[in-house]
Amino acid sequence: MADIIDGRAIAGQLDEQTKADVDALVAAGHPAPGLTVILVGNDPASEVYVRRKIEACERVGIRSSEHRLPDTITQEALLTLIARLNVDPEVHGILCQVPLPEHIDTGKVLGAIVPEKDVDGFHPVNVGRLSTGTGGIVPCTPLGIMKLIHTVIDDLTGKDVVVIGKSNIVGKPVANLLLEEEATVTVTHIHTHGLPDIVRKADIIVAAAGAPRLVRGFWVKEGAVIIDVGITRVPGEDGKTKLVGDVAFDEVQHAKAVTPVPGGVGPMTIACLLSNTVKAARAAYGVNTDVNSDIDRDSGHHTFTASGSLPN
Ligand SMILES: Nc1nc2c(c(=O)[nH]1)N[C@@H](CN(C=O)c1ccc(C(=O)N[C@@H](CCC(=O)O)C(=O)O)cc1)CN2
Repeated sequence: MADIIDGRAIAGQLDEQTKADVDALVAAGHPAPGLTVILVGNDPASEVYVRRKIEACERVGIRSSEHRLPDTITQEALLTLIARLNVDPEVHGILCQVPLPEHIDTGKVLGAIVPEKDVDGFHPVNVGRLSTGTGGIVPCTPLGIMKLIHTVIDDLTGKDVVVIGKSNIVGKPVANLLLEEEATVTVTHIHTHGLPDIVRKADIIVAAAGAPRLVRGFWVKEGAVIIDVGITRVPGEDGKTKLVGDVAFDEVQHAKAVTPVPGGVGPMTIACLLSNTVKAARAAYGVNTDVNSDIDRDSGHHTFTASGSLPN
């Protein structure tokens, strides 16, 4: 029987650490870290995620504020709001929930958040720093995935990892994090030829294609570790909807360990957002900011270099 990697429990432990970090900042006389969430439109899933983020902030003592904007908002108005938040000293983290409505240029909006407050790690500066191993803020889902993998495997050197999905939010950044830890990474996607044969070689599978039950049991090598990032809502037998991952969970009992959906990667995304916010606040306060440091592997967080220059 495969072990279940309990994302809720691991996220809970991370939240305890984050709460302790917040308490320490406050005890040292600093205001509690502040996170601002921007939600445009009424996408039901986004509403759920934003609500969970705000509730999670309350649990750990992070101050949060919300900007709920109609889907008719202009891009210019959104950029004006972000420009104001960028210079607000009470705001340490800004996140804009995606997807955004079609008339808005998502890249332009995410790129308008100053990198130091970009707690989602989506700004091109943070993306570039991650891909060059030179610091910055790491996107929440990939950071959570790394923490989940490390509950099962300590040293990733030489491990064969197959990532399914090449999104900017998950596939590409997680591939970079894995490479930083000397894993051998193959990035694939739903158009990759011979996907089952490629996946069958993997010691670790990160399934992030957004395709329900794509990864079947016969794709999985005995003893592999499976991280299922997919969350798709499908009709259930009882007439209600249910959440399904990218992995046929019932067929992979020969794996070493697998994350469930729900209760695997999802809760880690929110826990990592909180820890990224505290780290952004610590950097703003000048607390324990390790200038020119490389990846802090325990946290997966990269710090900014003082000069902003990139090493060779
Ligand atoms: N600005 C951002 N937008 C989006 C991100 C992101 O990291 N930043 N990621 C996703 C959505 N997301 C966070 O925003 C997210 C997805 C899933 C979960 C989660 O806890 N899922 C639960 C199930 C939830 C349910 O019942 O529907 C689970 O897997 O157990 C949290 C956050 C896209 N947008």
